Amino acid sequence: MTTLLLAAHDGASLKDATLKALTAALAIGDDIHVLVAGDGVAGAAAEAGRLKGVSRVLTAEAPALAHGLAEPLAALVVALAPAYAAILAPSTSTFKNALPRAAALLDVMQISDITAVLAPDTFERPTYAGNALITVRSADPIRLITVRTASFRATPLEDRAPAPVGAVTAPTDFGISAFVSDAFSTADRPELTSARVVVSGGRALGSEEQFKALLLPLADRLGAAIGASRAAVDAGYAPNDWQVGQTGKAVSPDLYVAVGISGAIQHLAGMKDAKVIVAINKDAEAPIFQVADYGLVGDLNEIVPELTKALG
Ligand SMILES: Cc1cc2nc3c(=O)[nH]c(=O)nc-3n(C[C@H](O)[C@H](O)[C@H](O)COP(=O)(O)OP(=O)(O)OC[C@H]3O[C@@H](n4cnc5c(N)ncnc54)[C@H](O)[C@@H]3O)c2cc1C
Repeated sequence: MTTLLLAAHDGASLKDATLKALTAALAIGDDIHVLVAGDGVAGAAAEAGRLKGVSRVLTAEAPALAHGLAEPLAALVVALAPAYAAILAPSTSTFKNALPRAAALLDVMQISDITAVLAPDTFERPTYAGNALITVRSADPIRLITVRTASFRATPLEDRAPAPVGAVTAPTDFGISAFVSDAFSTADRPELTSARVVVSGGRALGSEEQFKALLLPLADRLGAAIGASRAAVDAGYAPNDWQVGQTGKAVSPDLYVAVGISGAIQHLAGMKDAKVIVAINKDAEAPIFQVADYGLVGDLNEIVPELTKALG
């Protein structure tokens, strides 16, 4: 039976998260419809038609869908659900908000944050803050799934005749939630969740000034995004949207440099899938060294400037 993939997009084009969730959808079945919901989605819908395995693109356009409000998006998913055995979406904040509501309305279970597809009805997902993996088999008639995109490679757009695009009826505005405003942080740096290199700082940086003074030059040399532990964020050394971990962002860069971070399981939950992990910590027993490929035991106030200098 056909799978429905919910697209993350900015109206003009698809987000990388969609191409990664597609890889999970293809592991379930090779007949895929894509739903592009929003207000002004022609560009993203045209791209969706060139995704591998996609036989149909559905567009739903309405002002109520413009900002991913959970109530109209969930209602849309519920209306479309009977035609599908599985509905997948990347684990973005929008879909993590909308899909469990749709699951509740359909009286099926929500399967969150899958990291592997073992069979069309069987999935692997992390639990206990990423400290264990569980295998979930669903007997529900419709499976609602969010995909941890850090665990899947992107399936690129194909150079092919695009799949047909057709509009579906958008839900009415329920009037129970309304978009007020959003604010984007602007930075010259790569975006944290898709960066190839991430330099992260912990509580040991000691102050916002020191965090910036030590980590920004190192990140500049490496072309890296900057991350932080929750302790560093809570202490005000780094902004909230830099937090990596269970209650922050999940990252899987080629290189992750952890500076003055102890390696609590809640932090590891967000970065242990990095290909190469470098840890700088003065405590040789710090748990971060259990996942590190390279460990530097010493004072970060000496090591980081030396490393930055050596990188020229
Ligand atoms: C429900 C829940 C959710 C959570 N979610 C997250 C999350 O998403 N992300 C997250 O990061 N945490 C999260 N936490 C918090 C987590 O448990 C840890 O408290 C936090 O990660 C610790 O941050 P840290 O490693 O920066 O600080 P610390 O644990 O205090 O570690 C500081 C490290 O710096 C080292 N150090 C000190 N001075 C120096 C120096 N001069 N040079 C080199 N090394 C030095 C120390 O040896 C130590 O290992 C969560 C906790 C809970 C309960």
